[in-house]
Amino acid sequence: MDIAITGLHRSFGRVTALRGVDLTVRGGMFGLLGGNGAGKTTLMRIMAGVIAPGRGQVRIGEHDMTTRSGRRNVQRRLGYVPQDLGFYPDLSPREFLDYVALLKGLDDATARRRQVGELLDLVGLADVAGRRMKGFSGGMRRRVGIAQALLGDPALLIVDEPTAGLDPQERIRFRTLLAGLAGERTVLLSTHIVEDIAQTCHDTAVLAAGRVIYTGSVTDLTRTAEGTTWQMTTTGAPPTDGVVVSAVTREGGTQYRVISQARPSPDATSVAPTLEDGYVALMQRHIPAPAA
Ligand SMILES: Nc1ncnc2c1ncn2[C@@H]1O[C@H](COP(=O)(O)OP(=O)(O)OP(=O)(O)O)[C@@H](O)[C@H]1O
Repeated sequence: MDIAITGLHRSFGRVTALRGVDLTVRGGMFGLLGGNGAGKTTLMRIMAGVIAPGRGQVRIGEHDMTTRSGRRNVQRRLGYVPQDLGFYPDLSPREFLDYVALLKGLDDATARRRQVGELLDLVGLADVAGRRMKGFSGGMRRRVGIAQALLGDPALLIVDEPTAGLDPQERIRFRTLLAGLAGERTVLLSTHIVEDIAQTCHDTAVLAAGRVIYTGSVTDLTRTAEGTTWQMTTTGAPPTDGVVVSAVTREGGTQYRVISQARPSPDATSVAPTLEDGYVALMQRHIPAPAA
């Protein structure tokens, strides 16, 4: 399901969340990156049909999201995993999924049971399918969230900050699960965690202050920091030019990784950038550093 957005604005009272967003998404797994308050959740909620767009055009497949009927049609065809999915702690995942399936109009009890069973297997919750969700970990809850979103086999899956708060192993398992779902459907993943995008997405967009400041391949975003990523070790003061991405203290001093247009010190060496470096370089270009 392709997504085409042009000139999208959205405000909440005096707060402008989106200021003229243009974005095209075509199949596969697509990452949406941005800092706190950049507008990711607002954009995702508009795409999921939860809130209406303000000004601009939003088309999902053949549906026009500026109309109520367009939003309703898309809601039936997509799976949405919001940041905070409300749970019923006294229900088991099987009961919860059965309930959501009923809400989604899966009336045939046999087909519903079969689909719920298959999804519990897919997300790795079959062993705890009958246990109350009250004691579930963050990762288990998110698996339930994905399973409920996949009921009805949607062509578009929208997932908002799925790995926030998960431990590293669970995060890796979870993003691998998401990547596996992107075969025939479009999976839109919003996150602050650059590494999750680096490991799962071919294409990405970066939002800052309600605007898309980058859209294209992950590789090209990484290249944004080519020639401006430096490494240096010093026992003295930290580098003052550019942005320090990492600082690791060792026996011979502290090793800094720095994004800077100019070589931050005579003994700094130029190194190959990662996606995180590319993201920092992009942000540096668009959002000027605060005055010292
Ligand atoms: N319902 C709302 N009422 C008022 N302001 C809102 C509402 N929803 C979002 N905003 C504001 O719009 C801006 C964008 O918020 P949004 O939640 O879309 O950003 P985000 O990129 O998802 O941030 P985060 O990563 O912190 O979740 C923020 O300034 C936020 O306070």
